[in-house]
Amino acid sequence: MSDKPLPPCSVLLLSGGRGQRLGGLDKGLVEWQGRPLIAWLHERVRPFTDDLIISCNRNADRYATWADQLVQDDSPDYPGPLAGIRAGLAVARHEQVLVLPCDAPKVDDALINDLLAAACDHPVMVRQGNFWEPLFCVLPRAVLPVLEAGWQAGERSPQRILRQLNPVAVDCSEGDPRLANFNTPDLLAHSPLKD
Ligand SMILES: Nc1nc2c(ncn2[C@@H]2O[C@H](COP(=O)(O)OP(=O)(O)OP(=O)(O)O)[C@@H](O)[C@H]2O)c(=O)[nH]1
Repeated sequence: MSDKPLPPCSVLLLSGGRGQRLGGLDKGLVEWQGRPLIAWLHERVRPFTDDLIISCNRNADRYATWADQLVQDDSPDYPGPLAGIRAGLAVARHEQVLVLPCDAPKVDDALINDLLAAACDHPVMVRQGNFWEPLFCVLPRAVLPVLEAGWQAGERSPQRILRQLNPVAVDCSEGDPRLANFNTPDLLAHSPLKD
């Protein structure tokens, strides 16, 4: 971990998914270890930001407890995470925006530090081996016009569009438990608090 002061940042938690693997439940509100997933993420990122944005698709009133700002998809048809990223960047109060999925409660301070310490005028993204993880990233707000142009042209993949912007990698080992997504009933029921 570097001693360099971290830049002020907004944090965008993506919680607007369809939750098909959970039988259609609103994933951020599903409990793991006795608390909603979004509550775990809130606790993790709160010390890093005074601008916590949650991107949701339904149940906005329930998410309000954990957010400084809420953004809702402009369509109820689950347009995908890139929709949430666009909406979040558009309201972010800081130049750098840490983006995380709502179902990764094992993200830790060290990983957040590494991502924010690398913040620059390119996206910073976690990479596992050759695989980039577009939903664990720090985005400068200035990439919004590129995302908008891509969206208007029909692009829906955050990974494809962010890869075009010469991202900086934060390398993690394959299977790094901090990146685990708890997106099935089995994982939620059987993943322990400590690995
Ligand atoms: N705002 C927004 N976020 C989304 C949308 N779809 C997925 N996400 C978020 O993107 C992240 C990755 O989503 P996935 O796990 O691929 O999809 P999911 O809909 O949550 O779950 P499955 O339906 O089981 O695949 C999660 O944090 C989701 O909440 C969407 O349509 N809008």
